[in-house]
Amino acid sequence: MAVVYRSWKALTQNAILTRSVSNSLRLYSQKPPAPVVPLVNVEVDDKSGVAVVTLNRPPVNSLNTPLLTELGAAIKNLEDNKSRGMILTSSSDTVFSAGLDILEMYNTPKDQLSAFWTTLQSTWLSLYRSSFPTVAAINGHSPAGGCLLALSCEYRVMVGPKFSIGLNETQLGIVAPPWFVICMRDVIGHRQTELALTTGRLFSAPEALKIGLIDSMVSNKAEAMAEAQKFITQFAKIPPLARKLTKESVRGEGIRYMEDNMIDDLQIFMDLVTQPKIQKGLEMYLATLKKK
Ligand SMILES: CCCCCCCC/C=C\C=C\CC(=O)SCCNC(=O)CCNC(=O)[C@H](O)C(C)(C)COP(=O)(O)OP(=O)(O)OC[C@H]1O[C@@H](n2cnc3c(N)ncnc32)[C@H](O)[C@@H]1OP(=O)(O)O
Repeated sequence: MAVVYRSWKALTQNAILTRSVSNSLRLYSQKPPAPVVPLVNVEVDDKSGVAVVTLNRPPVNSLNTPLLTELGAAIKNLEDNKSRGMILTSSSDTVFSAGLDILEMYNTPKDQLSAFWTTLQSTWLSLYRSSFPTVAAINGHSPAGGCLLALSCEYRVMVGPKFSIGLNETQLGIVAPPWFVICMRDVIGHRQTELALTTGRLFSAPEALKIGLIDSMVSNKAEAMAEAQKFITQFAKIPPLARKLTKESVRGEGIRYMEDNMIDDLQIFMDLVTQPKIQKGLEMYLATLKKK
């Protein structure tokens, strides 16, 4: 028995030695690890105290769980530091955000699907009810979840005329949840929301301006940033607590909807998205995106 033990021990020690030598050799031959690039960049202007939060997930800033988690953390950080305001924009020249990452909803294990949706819910709520002023500087296309992010800000400046924005869910065979609808309705009104959502219409920037989906159209990102700063500056003289409580009052329906219905909303999402018919639809939509 002792012999067996000794030889087993020798064998394992030998294996450990071999492994550590080969690991070291592998380390020498490996490239240095790629730097971790944040999916969301936050830069706070020293003078104005305004934070520029830039979505940075090439190519199209599709919203997956890690990006939504980073965005939620960034908003919490600004909240904790009593931010003067936030401008939400994109590092891409052509896409603000392509909306929810369809790969997070297609063929996804249930626990991941659930984590994805709850992260979206909580990040959305923290953006929608943030105490500081928020502006979306929409410097590219902004369909579906991208439009939701923009709608959740207090003011929208969009680079035009060639980019589009809207809630196009029905075109994909999915349904915009009630809180998406509330956001849209509060910005463009009941009638326009019904027309826009039932058809899944994407609006060009001039069309969006006409129905009030965006507040202003500019011709480049620099102009968008300047106008966003200007919007936030007007709050310098408004007492922050009065501003925050007023915003919460105006946005009360959306806030209460989410607070009271988080679990039901998750259940409805899970039931809908896991249906074979919806999965097939998402698969076909992904294929058309890839074929372009
Ligand atoms: C009654 C209550 C019911 C409640 C039920 C709740 C159910 C709700 C469920 C879901 C809600 C979802 C909302 C969404 O946000 S769904 C996402 C919708 N998004 C879109 O339709 C936009 C799709 N993308 C585009 O139209 C274009 O990509 C565009 C943004 C215009 C940019 O165009 P372009 O610059 O030409 O880039 P490409 O199209 O070539 O795309 C580059 C690569 O990125 C991939 N891609 C694009 N969009 C997405 C996406 N949203 N998710 C994942 N991947 C995406 C694309 O396939 C290309 O990939 P590759 O390079 O590999 O070919």
